[in-house]
Amino acid sequence: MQLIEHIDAAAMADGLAFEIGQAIDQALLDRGRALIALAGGRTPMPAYRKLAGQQRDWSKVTVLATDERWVDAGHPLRNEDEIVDAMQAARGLNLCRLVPAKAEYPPLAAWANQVLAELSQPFDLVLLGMGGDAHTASLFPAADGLSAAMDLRAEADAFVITPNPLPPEAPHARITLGRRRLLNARQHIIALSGAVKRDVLFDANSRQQPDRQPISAFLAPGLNMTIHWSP
Ligand SMILES: O=C1O[C@H](COP(=O)(O)O)[C@@H](O)[C@H](O)[C@H]1O
Repeated sequence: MQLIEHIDAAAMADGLAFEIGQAIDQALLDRGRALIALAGGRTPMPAYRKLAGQQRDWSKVTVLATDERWVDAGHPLRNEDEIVDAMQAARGLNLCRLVPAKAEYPPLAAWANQVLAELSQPFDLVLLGMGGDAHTASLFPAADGLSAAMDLRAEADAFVITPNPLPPEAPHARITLGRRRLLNARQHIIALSGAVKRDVLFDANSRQQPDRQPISAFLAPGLNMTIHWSP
């Protein structure tokens, strides 16, 4: 695990875009296609905008969100729409959605599992974010559905998660990739900002209690992992 401390958010966006771009280009060279899973939320969006400005054949690249809120397409809290919006310049980029355009209740993971079954290869890169409560993707501590999603023997790739309590900034059920599927990648990045989140990350790393601090499931030794941080 390597921690890169950037001087500010703009430098982190540059560093992240560079590392994501390298992973994509290596995959295109080795396999002719690239499959990447990207965090939603605010932190990585400037990096996605920079990434989209890089020249490559984007039609050979498929992206999906690590997790999605159970809201209709076009809703301002939809991670996939934010990613697509940030990556507009990447003409031809393929996006696979985890939630149908009309997100009718109750939330179901069947759609996402079908999508993921058709993308059975390991990810070339998984980029994770982290919340101040140590959630990553939508693996929220104490959430309904967390233990199934964290179970490495689970057959499903995607799970319904209902954070408990619902975060006020995004009070919705979620679909998240499970721990097993998120770990199945050639390379991992965690992107986070702020002193508080850095302390949470260090704490999670030392305690290693994935049920209480789900990010720690991705801090185990042996992963090809880079952590990008900015103040
Ligand atoms: O809810 C979510 O939060 C995390 C962190 O987001 P940020 O806004 O604090 O950067 C994000 O990684 C995840 O994809 C998202 O659904």
